[in-house]
Amino acid sequence: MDSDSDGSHISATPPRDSPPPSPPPASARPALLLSSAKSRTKFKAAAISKSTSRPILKPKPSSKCSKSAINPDPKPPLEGNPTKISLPPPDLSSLPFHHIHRSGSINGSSSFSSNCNHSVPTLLPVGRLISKFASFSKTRKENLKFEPLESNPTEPLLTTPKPKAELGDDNVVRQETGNEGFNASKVVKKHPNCIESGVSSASNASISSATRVKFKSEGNFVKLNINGYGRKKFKFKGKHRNLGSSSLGRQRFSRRRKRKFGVENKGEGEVGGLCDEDDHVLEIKRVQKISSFDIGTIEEAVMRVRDEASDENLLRLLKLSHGYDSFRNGQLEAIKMVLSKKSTMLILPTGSGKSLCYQVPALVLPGVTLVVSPLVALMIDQLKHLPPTIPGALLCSSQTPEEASEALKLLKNQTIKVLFVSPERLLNVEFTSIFSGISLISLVVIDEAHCISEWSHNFRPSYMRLRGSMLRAKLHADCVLAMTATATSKTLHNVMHALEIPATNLIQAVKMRENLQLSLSQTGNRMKDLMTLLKSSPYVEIKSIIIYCKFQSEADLISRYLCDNNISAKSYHSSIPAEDRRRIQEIFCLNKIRVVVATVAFGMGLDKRDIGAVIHYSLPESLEEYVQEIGRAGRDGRLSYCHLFFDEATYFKMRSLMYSDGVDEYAVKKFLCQIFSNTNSSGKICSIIKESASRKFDIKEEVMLTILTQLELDDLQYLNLLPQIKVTCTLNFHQTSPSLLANKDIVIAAILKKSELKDGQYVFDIPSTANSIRWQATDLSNHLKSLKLKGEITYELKDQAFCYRIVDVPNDVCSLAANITKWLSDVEIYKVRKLDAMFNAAVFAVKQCNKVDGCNDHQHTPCLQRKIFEYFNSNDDDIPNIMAESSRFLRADIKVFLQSHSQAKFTPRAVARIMHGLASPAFPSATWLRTHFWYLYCITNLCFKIQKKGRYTQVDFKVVMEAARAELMKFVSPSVV
Ligand SMILES: Nc1ncnc2c1ncn2[C@@H]1O[C@H](COP(=O)(O)OP(=O)(O)OP(=O)(O)O)[C@@H](O)[C@H]1O
Repeated sequence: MDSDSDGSHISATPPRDSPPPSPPPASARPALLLSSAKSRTKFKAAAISKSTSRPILKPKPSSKCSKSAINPDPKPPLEGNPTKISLPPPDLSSLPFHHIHRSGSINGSSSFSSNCNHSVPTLLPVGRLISKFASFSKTRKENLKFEPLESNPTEPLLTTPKPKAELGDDNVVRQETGNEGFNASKVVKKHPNCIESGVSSASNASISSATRVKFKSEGNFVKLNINGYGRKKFKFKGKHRNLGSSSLGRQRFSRRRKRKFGVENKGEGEVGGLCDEDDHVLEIKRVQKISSFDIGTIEEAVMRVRDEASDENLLRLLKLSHGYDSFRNGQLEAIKMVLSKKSTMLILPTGSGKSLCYQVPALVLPGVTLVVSPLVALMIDQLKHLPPTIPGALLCSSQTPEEASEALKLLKNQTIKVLFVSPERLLNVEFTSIFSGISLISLVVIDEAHCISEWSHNFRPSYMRLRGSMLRAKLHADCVLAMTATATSKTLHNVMHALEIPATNLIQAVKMRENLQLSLSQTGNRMKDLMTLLKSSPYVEIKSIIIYCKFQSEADLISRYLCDNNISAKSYHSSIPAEDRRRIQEIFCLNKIRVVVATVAFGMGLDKRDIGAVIHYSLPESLEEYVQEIGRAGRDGRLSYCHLFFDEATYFKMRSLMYSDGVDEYAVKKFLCQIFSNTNSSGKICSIIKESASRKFDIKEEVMLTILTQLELDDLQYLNLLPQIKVTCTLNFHQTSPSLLANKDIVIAAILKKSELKDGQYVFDIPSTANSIRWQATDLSNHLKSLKLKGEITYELKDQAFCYRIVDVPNDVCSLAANITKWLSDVEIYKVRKLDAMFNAAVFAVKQCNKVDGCNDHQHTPCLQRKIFEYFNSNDDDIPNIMAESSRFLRADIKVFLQSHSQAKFTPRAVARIMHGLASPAFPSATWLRTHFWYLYCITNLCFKIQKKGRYTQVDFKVVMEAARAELMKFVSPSVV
C-alpha cells in the first residue's frame, strides 16, 4: 500500500492491522538538576536576534583594521602547553566496495546514449558487503569477471535457515512472550512487523531472515543474486536473464518454505509469516514485470517518452523499468519538470521514493545523471538500488585510484547513466576539468539538499559550495534536481537561491507519512522506562527497532543493557570502525539482530522497509531530525510506532552543547590574519595545519573549514579551497644518492633545497616545495608515490592541512571578522532555536495537549503532526525556552574561577564553556575538568554524591558569557564595576 498522503491531510493514522498500542507505563517526573526548578518550568521569550539571509558582504575598509593590520603570529589564548590529543589518521584500507564489470550490459545494445558501445560493462556494487552470498560467487565465476572476494567461513549462508542456537533473538522472543503479563493489555492482533511468538520462533526467524535476503530488492546486485533455484527457466532475453531466473527461484523457494513451515506458522505467528510472504509475492511480481520485457521494449518506451513525456508514456516506462504500477505523490510531477529541463526543488517525506524521480529521467535523458550525495554509505546504497536497466557507478574518496579511474572511464564513455559523487569530488578541479567544453551531464541531482543551507539541521560546508552558477559553468548542466525530506521555509529559500531554482519550481508533499503512530513521555529514569516500553505491547512484538540516542557512550551502554536482558542489540556510531558499522547495518537488515541503538550517524539511506518502531532515547536536535528519524519506521506502509523519551536534564545538556562550536570575533580575526599572512602568495598554494591551528585559535576544525568555505563563496571570493593533504613529509633515500637523483629529478632537487636534515632524514613542507617548482601539491604527492614504488625513496606524511590559493586579500580584516562572527553566531542561535522548538513540541504534547483530536495517554500523533506542520510552515523566530535567567552564584563562581586560574588567558566564551562543562581545542577536558566548576555535584535521594557535567547548563550560555565578560573586565581593570 502506498501510505503517503497529500499535503492537505494531517491527521491521526487509524491502526490498519492492529489495535492502538497500550500506553507505556506512566513515567516518573524528571529530577531537576538544580534547586531553582520553579524558574525553569515557566516559559520565557528568548531574546534572539532575527536574521534571515546570509549577512556577509565584502567589508568596506576601515581605518583601524587594514591589510597592514594582519598579524601573522597571534599569541595563543592560553599560556602553557595544553594537552595535545592526536587522532589516528582514518584507515582507508578497508574499502567498502569494488566494482564488478559484467560484460555485455543492457546498455551495450541500447541506445540509451548515442555514444554507447555494444559490449560495455555494467558497474555493480559489490564487495565484502555481499561476498558471503555463495550463490552470488557462483554467478560470479560463471558469468562475470570479478575481483576475488573475501569469504567469511564463520558466517553461514544467508539462504540457509540457521540452526536455532545461532539466532540471537530466540531467547528474547521466548522470554518476552513468556512475559506477556508484563503489560495489562492483551494483544489480540499482532503488528504485521512483529516477531513470531511461540515455539517455532526460531524457525520463523530463520525463514524471515532467509527469505528477506532473497526477496529484498537490492537493485542490480540482488537481482543477480541467484540462490540456486530455478536457474533453467528465464524469460529475459538480454543480459539480465539471471534476473528472471532469480525471481522464479525465489518463488519456488518460497513455496517450499511455505510447505515446510506452514504448519508451525499457524496461529499468531502466521500473521508475521504471511506478511513476509505477501512482500515476497509483490516483489516477485515486480521483478518478473521488469524481467519479462526485453531491452527493446524498454528502449521503445524510452523513445516514446522522449517524443512526448505524457502520463501514459511515463507510466508505461515506469512499469517496464521499475515494475511499479503507479507513481507515488509528487513523483510524476518531478519527473516531468526535470524532463522539461526545469530545475526543481523536491520535498517528499522519507521513504516516499525520491530516488525514482531521478532514475526515470536518467533513462530518458541523453547524457549522464550526476547525483551528489553526502555519505559514501548512502551512495553505495543508492547504487545498489538502481534498477538493472540503469547502469551506474560512484566516485568517492575511499576508492583506490584504479577504481576511480575505471569509474571516470565509464563516465567519459557514457557507459553509465548515473554517477554518484561526493560534493568534495564534484568541486575538485581535476574532476570538473573532464567536462570542459563537452555536455556530458544532463541532470545534476543534489540529494539531501538541505545540507547546502547553514540554517538546516545538517549543514555541510562542502555542500555550501554547490551553486547553480558553478554547476552551469563547470558541468554545463542546465537542470538541477534538489531533493530533501525535511526543510523549513528558511532552509528551502536558501537552497533554492543557491541553486538558482525558481520559486515556481517547487514540488512539496506532506512532511510525514501517516502510518506512524507517535507517542512520547517525560521520563526520570530513561533506561528503566525504555525497558518497560520494550517489554510492553506493541513494542514487545516488533522485530526490528531503532533506538536513537544522543551520545555514543549511551548507545554502547543501552545495547549492552539490552543484550543483558536478552534483547539482541548492537550499538552503531561513528567511533565504531566502518567495516563493523557496515556489518551491523547488514545484520540488522537481515533481521539477525532486533535492535540497533544508534546515534544520528545511523540511518541515512537505510531502506529497510520493515522497521516497526523508532524510539528516541534522547530528544532529537530538531523537528527536522525527528521527522527524518521516525521516517525510517514503517517504510512498508504498515502501522509503526515511534516513541520519544525526553527530560529537562538532557535538554539542558544538549542546548549547552549547541554552543560548543561558537567562536569569538577576536579568534576569527586572528585566524583570518593567519590565512592571509603571506600577502605575496597570490597564485601559490597556502596551507594551515588543522590540529595546531585549531588549538592556537581555539576554533574547531569543522568551524575553520566553514570559515574558509565562506571566504571562497561567490560574494567574497578571497580564496580557492584545494584538497586537504598532509603537508609535512619526512623522506629517506634508498637507491640513488640524493644529489644524483636531484640531477635527473626536478622534484628531488626542490626537496633538497627546501628540506631540513633531521637525523639523516629530509623533512620538508609539501605545499612550499610544490610552489617552488610551480607544481600542484597533489601532483608532487603523486610523484613521490611513483618514486616510492620504484624503491628510490620511502617517506612519511603528517600534519593534515587545509590548502587554499589566495585570490584576493581583504582590505578590512576587522570588519570581515565581525561579519563572519555574526553569521556564525546567527547559525548557532538558529540551531538552539531548533532544539527549543523540538523540546517545546514535546512539552506541549505532554503538558498542554487537550487530548480532543485523537491524542490519548502517551499517544500524540495528531498534536505532534500539527506542531511539525506549523514548524515547517512558519517563519517564527521567536521560540520560547525554559532556561533560567541567571543564578545568584554565577558571578561569584566565575570570580573565584578567574582568581584561581590567573595565569591563563580567557575569553568570555572560554569561561562560559568551562562553566557549561564544554571542552574546546584550547581548553581540552583532559586539563579543565579538574576544575570543580566543570561539574555539578548533586546529592541523590540515597545520599550518593554524583557529578554531572556542566555546572551552569541550566543557565543560557549567552547569559553565562555575559557574566564572564563582566567579571573578566573587573579582573583586568578592577576599577570597572
Ligand atoms: N512508485 C512507486 N511504487 C512503489 N514503490 C516505490 C515507488 N517509488 C519508490 N518506491 C519504493 O519506495 C522505497 C523508498 O524509495 P527511496 O529510497 O527512493 O525513498 P526516499 O524518498 O529517497 O527515502 P529517503 O528520504 O529515506 O532517502 C524504495 O524501496 C522504492 O523501491
